[in-house]
Amino acid sequence: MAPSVSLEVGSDGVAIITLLNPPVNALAIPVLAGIKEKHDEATRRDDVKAIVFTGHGGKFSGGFDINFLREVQKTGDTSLLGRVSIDLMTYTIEEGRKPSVAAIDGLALGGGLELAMACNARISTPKAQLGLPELQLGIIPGFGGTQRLPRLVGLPKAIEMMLLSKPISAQEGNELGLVDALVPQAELLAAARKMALDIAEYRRPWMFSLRRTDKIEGLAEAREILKFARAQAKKNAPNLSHPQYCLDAIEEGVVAGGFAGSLKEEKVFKEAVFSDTSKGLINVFFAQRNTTKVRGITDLGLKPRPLRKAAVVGGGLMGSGIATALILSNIPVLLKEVNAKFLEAGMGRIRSNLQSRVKKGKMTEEKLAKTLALVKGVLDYNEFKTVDVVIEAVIENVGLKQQIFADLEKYCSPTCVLGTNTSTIDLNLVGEKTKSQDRLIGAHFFSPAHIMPLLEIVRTEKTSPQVIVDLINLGKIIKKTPVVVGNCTGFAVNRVFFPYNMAAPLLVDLGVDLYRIDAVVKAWGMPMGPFALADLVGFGVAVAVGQQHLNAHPERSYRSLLIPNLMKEGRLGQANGKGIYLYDEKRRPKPDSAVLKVVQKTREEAGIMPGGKPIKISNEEIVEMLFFPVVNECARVLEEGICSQASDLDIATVMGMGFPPYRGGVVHWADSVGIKYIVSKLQKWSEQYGSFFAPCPFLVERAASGAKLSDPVTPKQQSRL
Ligand SMILES: C[C@H](O)CC(=O)SCCNC(=O)CCNC(=O)[C@H](O)C(C)(C)COP(=O)(O)OP(=O)(O)OC[C@H]1O[C@@H](n2cnc3c(N)ncnc32)[C@H](O)[C@@H]1OP(=O)(O)O
Repeated sequence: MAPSVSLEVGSDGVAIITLLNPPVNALAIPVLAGIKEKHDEATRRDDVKAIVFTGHGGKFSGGFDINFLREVQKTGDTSLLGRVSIDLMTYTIEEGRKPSVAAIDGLALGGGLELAMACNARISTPKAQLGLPELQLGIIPGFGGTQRLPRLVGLPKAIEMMLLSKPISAQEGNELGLVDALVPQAELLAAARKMALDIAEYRRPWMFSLRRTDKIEGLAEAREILKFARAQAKKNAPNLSHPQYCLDAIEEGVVAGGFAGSLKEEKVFKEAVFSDTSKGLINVFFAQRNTTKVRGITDLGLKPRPLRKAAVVGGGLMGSGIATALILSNIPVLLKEVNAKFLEAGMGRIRSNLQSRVKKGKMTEEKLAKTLALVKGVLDYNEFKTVDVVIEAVIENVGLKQQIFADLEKYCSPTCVLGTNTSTIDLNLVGEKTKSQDRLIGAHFFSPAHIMPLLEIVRTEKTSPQVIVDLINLGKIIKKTPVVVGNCTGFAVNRVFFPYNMAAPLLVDLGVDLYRIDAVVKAWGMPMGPFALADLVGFGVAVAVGQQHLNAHPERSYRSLLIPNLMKEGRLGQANGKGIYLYDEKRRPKPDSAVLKVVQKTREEAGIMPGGKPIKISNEEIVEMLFFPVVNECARVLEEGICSQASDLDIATVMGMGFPPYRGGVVHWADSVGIKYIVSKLQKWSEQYGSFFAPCPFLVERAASGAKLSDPVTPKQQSRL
């Protein structure tokens, strides 16, 4: 359906202007042009007294068209953005000769809410969501939102809504004065018509949000509020400038008035659109929505089969987390354990997962009881015939897993999806003792499974498209982002993460301080450094996972003795309070001089410092030496078809390894840094420090041809699948 705007004039003299651009009535350029054209027509016509704006299909508008923003970013041409805020929102609509009312159902986000705020009144259904989430895209509101929202709800609430990109309910909007009235959906248009006529005929005040001052705090108080907000934004997002720019625009409006503020906003908005931050965040926005579009799978017209009941085998940390995620989405679960003691422990973990939600005010005790009642503990497979999907989450033992899947094949229905949460073992090995390999699929959750947003779905050559579609659907139901990947050691996330975990101790062996590495990486935007992460994961797991990669790819692995040497000293990570850091009872980390002695010994054993002296390296180069090997592995993953689209790797790295979303994911970031540059650095380091850094032929080829890493891989270029 092509984007359009319609005008319908009733016998009461009210013109209804309807936005139509499914699925969210985004304000694409033709829609904005249509609004202007229809508004002009309504203004001209003598039979129109007042105007009502509404959206087609139960949604007002999801805001400015983000597809268009991305196109504009590619051209670099600011003029494409026009002067919507001043010309359309202010001069045409707010200051128009005929009053306008926004009739809001469903979403009014970003430019959608800004259009509503430019109207002279707003009326909404109770289910509407109102928000200015532009900052999540690395931009600031650009259609007057930084000026009108504070004038309608006061500075503190407006700043909170913008900085957190968090929408509010219609109910709250009504209490705050953002919405003038709430009415049931069936009465929305009739009530909006009446409100518009009341304004036109002076039975109701004709309000101009941009001119209001009654809700804005006095100058001194406003400055204090803004100062506090600036400090909070700096603390929460030290690498981001756009929250500060948003506050600049708000401040200008407070000091110099709404119109001056709008001019400042327009300037800042246009600059922000072209920032790397916005390019990265918009890439993540689309990449996240693309993960469920899998070529050759989701385009076959298959419908997901009903998911009425699930089973989880193993009630350990992962199994109980997976069961928690399922029951939180109202899916009944059978939790299977081998004995009563383990079962009780598993059920206890699920309860405590739910209790922590109660403590945070996210769940009532009553809801906890209802949710917990959805899980039933069992010690055998007798009831498994009733489930639509099983997820096995026992320890990483091939024999045990093979036995479990052989049993599942006997007890489950022949259509049941057989999922395994293995993070390392080849799926073909797991399914070796079953005949149902078309139903076998990896459902790799990240710990804690009920919180982490990613679900890595691993398919083999034999997994049927229907089973993949079913698991994508399960991911959506439990509100995870599903990424479909191929079968290999480490799948996609752990596979591209392993060079990072090997590069960090390699740098230490070259003489770089390990606490410095952590600090540099954290300042660059990772949630924590590689060594703090090793402490969190635990040294036992870190060594076991590292070994898998060493076995699979010895030619490009670096075998560091740092962690084994620390283990010899009785250090295990956070688990025993002694890892690379020392931890107090509140788990606060402190560097430890005893670790430096182990580092010294490890360096001597490694003997790779050039001329026996520590290398001199800038912070920038530390980041490059850690992440360029990741880019290299991403290239292999793409060439092999483990990920069928580069954007999946961006999501996998952002959601699975904590790569900063405002850098857009590893592949997007690599393209912004430049593949040629990355290859030249990898070549230099491989000559200096060995084959760990050697760029793969696919990456070298892309650099030579001037292609981007994110460009599609042709079947000819693909070496597998
Ligand atoms: C000048 C202005 O100040 C600038 C702006 O207005 S910038 C835009 C501000 N608005 C936003 O940030 C809202 C972004 N959208 C969202 O948060 C969510 O999509 C939503 C809450 C609207 C709907 O969520 P949900 O129902 O889960 O559906 P979701 O899958 O996200 O979106 C449905 C489709 O609409 C598209 N879409 C959503 N908002 C869009 C927008 N503003 N522009 C273009 N497309 C949009 C999505 O890309 C998706 O497309 P697809 O089906 O082809 O993948």
